[in-house]
Amino acid sequence: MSYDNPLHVTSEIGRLVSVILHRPSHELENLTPNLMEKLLFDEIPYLKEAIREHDYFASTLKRQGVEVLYLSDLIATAIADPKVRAMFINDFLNEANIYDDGMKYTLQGYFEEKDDAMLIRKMMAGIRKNELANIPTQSLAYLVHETYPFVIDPMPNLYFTRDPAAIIGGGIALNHMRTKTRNRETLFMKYIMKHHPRFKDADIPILYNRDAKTSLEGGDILVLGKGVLAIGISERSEAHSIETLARNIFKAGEEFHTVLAFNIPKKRAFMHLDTVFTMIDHDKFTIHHEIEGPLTVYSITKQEDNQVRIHEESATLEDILKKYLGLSSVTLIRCAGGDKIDGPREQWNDGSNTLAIAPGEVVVYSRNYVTNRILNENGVKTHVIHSSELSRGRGGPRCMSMPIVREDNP
Ligand SMILES: NC(=O)NCCC[C@H](N)C(=O)O
Repeated sequence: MSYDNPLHVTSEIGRLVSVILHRPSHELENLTPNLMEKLLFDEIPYLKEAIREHDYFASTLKRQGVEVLYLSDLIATAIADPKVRAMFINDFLNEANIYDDGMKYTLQGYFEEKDDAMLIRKMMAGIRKNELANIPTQSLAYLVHETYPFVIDPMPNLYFTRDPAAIIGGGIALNHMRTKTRNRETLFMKYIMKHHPRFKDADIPILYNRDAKTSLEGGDILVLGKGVLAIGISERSEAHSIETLARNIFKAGEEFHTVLAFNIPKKRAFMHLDTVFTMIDHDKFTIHHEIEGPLTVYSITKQEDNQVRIHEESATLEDILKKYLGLSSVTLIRCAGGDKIDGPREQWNDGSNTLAIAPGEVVVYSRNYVTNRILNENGVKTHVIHSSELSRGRGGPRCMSMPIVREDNP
C-alpha cells in the first residue's frame, strides 16, 4: 500500500503498516533514585531485560507485517548533512539547561567529534560530569549544583514514542510537552520530519507546534475514525491546547469534523487518556472504571467559515460514542472487569493501554492477565508481550509506539 503522504492515520484500529519505536538504551542506566521524580519514573528498569522485552515487542509487530522504524536510525539519517547536524547540536544544547557559554562550547566540541550513532546515543543517555576531562566553568549555578551528577540529563522516556508527536490524518502534532525533560524529545521528531528523506519533501501540515505556550501530549490523542478524535484534558494536555489543535485540524482539511475532549482526573496514574481508555475495534473500547464517574465529555465540532461549536455532552459515554461514530451499540471493556483490586492494579501497569494492530487485534502486557482474559472473552485477539521491566517506566504498548501509517478502516 502506498499513499502520496508518508503519514496516514485515519483511525486507531486500521491495520498498522508503519510505526516508530525507540529501543531503550543507556538513558535508563542514568536513572538514579534522586532523579526519578524529575524524570517521571517510579522505579529503575533493568536495561538488559528491558531491551530483551522491547525486542520481543518489535518482533511481535514485525511478525504481523508491521514496518518497524527506530527513532535513533531516523534521526541519524536526518542529520546526515553536516549543516543540519551542526544546527541539531546547537538546538539540542540550547534546550539542555546549559546556561554557561564555556560549558556549551566544550559540549559542542565533545558532540562534534562523535560519529552519528555515538552522538545520538550520548544525547539520549545524558552526560555524566565525570565523562568530561575538564569542566570549563566557575559559574555560580555550577558551584551551587556541584554534587549534581550530570552535565546533561538523560532522556529515559524516549521509548514512549507515542507522546512527543502524533499523526492525525496526513498531518502531525509536534507536541509541547508538560515537562521540560520530555520537551527535549520533540526536537528529534522535528528534525526527522524536516530533514529525513522519507518525509522532508512531503507537504506535511503541522497541526500543533512545540513552541506553543500550553502543553499537549500524544498519549492524550486518539484518532477514533469517521472524522472524530478523542483527546484527553489531563495532567499533561491542557484545554486550550486541545481547542487550538481542533481548530488547526479543521482548517487543514475535510477529513476531521469533531473532537471529543475527555476531561479526566489530573493524577499521575491517569497521566494520559490512553492510560484509561483505548479503542480496540470499531465498537469496542477499554476503559478504567475509576474515570467513569468523574468523566465529562465536551464536543468541539467544525462549523461553517472556520467557526467551531463547543458543547458539554450530557449523555453517557456509550451514547456519546454511538452518536459520533454512527454505531448502534458500543462495548466498554473495563480494566480487570472493574474489580476494586485487580482493576487499579492492572491499570497502574497499563492494563487499559492496548495497541491495536488491526480491528479487534491488540498488543497487551502479559502482567495484566485478568484484563487480557476479559478481552479474549469479548472476542478480542491479544498479542501478549513481556512486561516486567518496560512497565516500570509507566507506559504500555500504545505508549511505546508511534504509528505513522495505518490502512483506512472500512
Ligand atoms: N502515553 C503514555 O501514557 N505514555 C507513558 C509515559 C510514561 C512516562 N514515564 C511519563 O511519565 O511521561
